[in-house]
Amino acid sequence: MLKLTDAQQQWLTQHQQRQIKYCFNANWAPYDSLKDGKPQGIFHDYLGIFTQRLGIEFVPHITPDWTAALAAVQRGDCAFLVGAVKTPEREAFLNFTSPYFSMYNVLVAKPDKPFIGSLDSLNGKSISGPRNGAVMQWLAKEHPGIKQVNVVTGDETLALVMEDKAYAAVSPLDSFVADYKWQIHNLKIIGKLDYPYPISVAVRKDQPELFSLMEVAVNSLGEADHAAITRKYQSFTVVEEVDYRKLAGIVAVALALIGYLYYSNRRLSGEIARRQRAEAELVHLAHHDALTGLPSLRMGMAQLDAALLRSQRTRKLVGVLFIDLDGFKAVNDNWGHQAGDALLKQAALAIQSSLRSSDMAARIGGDEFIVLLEDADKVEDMMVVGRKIQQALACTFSVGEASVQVTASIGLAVHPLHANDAESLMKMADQAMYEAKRAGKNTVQMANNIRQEQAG
Ligand SMILES: Nc1nc2c(ncn2[C@@H]2O[C@H](COP(=O)(O)OP(=O)(O)OP(=O)(O)O)[C@@H](O)[C@H]2O)c(=O)[nH]1
Repeated sequence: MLKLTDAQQQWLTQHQQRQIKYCFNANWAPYDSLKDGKPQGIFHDYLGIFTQRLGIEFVPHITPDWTAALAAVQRGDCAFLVGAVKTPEREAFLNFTSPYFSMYNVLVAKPDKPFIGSLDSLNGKSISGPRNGAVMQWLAKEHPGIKQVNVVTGDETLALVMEDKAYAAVSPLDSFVADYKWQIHNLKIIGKLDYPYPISVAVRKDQPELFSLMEVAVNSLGEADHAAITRKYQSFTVVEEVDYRKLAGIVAVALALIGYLYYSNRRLSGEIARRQRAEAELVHLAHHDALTGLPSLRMGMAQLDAALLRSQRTRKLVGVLFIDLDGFKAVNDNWGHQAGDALLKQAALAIQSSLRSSDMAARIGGDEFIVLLEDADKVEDMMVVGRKIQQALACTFSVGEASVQVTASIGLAVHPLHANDAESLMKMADQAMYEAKRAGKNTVQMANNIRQEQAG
């Protein structure tokens, strides 16, 4: 129950039967959008919570874009906006509740564009983004050297980048992840905007009672409310390594819990915590190798991208060790696939035990692993890690009844010596690993000192 003052309670009682309008931007997925003519999205889900807690019926006044939504609330076509950022201009006619949601904006461009360390490197270039968007106003103020092409919808922003009429586009991270179209066109994230984008409910100044109730409703939001909405819109892809039987088991358990919740709200909070754990396990499975528990190739590549982005700022080396076991096939052939699996698990542990906490190992398939090194000052230090892993793997492993021995061939490629982007760096490390195999296996080989881009 919400704690309300007598005045708020009285206002609520008077307005409970009336319909209060909010202005809704139909083209801002995943925050606001229409499905079969009905509002949906992250902000709409928050409004659902406010509706339930306040007991007021809110009706959408649908507008085609953000500029129109802003103009409509200013005109008085509606009483409030569910999600808006506080700016001095808007404060002339709107009151803003405490922020309840943070949006992160990224810059998105064609794949041939380099990652940027500082926004200053975009001076003189054109960036497309939402007209009347608070983020564009911030950009104009903080980075006046960047040219702006302001458009109305996310689709138009995308089209400008695709047609080379803008160098990059500003996009909320959630939209980039949710919007399939970005991926069709193979755009990539080249940087982020360090602009805190705190979202509040914005209520017209002539509705002070409604504003004070919205503030109470916003303050009533708890961890579980945010987590339920974030989870609903969190996008992840199930990778090949997922153990489907386990996955089906988890889904069945989650469904059973949902049924239980339906019939027993007395133990509501305990059940929500259990569901969260099941969901977290699903997300974990999607990003990790089911056999060894190590991060998957997909996760490894994402971490490598992030490390390369960081290194633009820190100027530190980023190394990739590409590890392939020698003679692994013979273990499968002589002792069976299960013995092979047991060996892979122990090999993963041996690799991990050779690393510092800042390094990351991933299994990328079969008997191949990569290790990401970010904390070394010299290439020689990375070679030392490679040799340490080589030694850790060159021991006798017990797999079931058998004792087996393998060795490892390891390739090392280092940014910025050998390549600048994640894919080329992986390719160089892979090639170096093959060199190690050719040289007789059980050795660590550094990539040739020729950059991948130049080598073609
Ligand atoms: N047990 C098990 N085997 C796998 C798995 N994934 C791939 N393999 C097998 O691993 C073997 C890898 O082949 P290779 O790397 O060519 O074998 P290798 O004997 O290590 O050869 P070199 O690398 O040239 O030394 C293949 O026989 C695959 O069938 C797995 O998850 N479990």
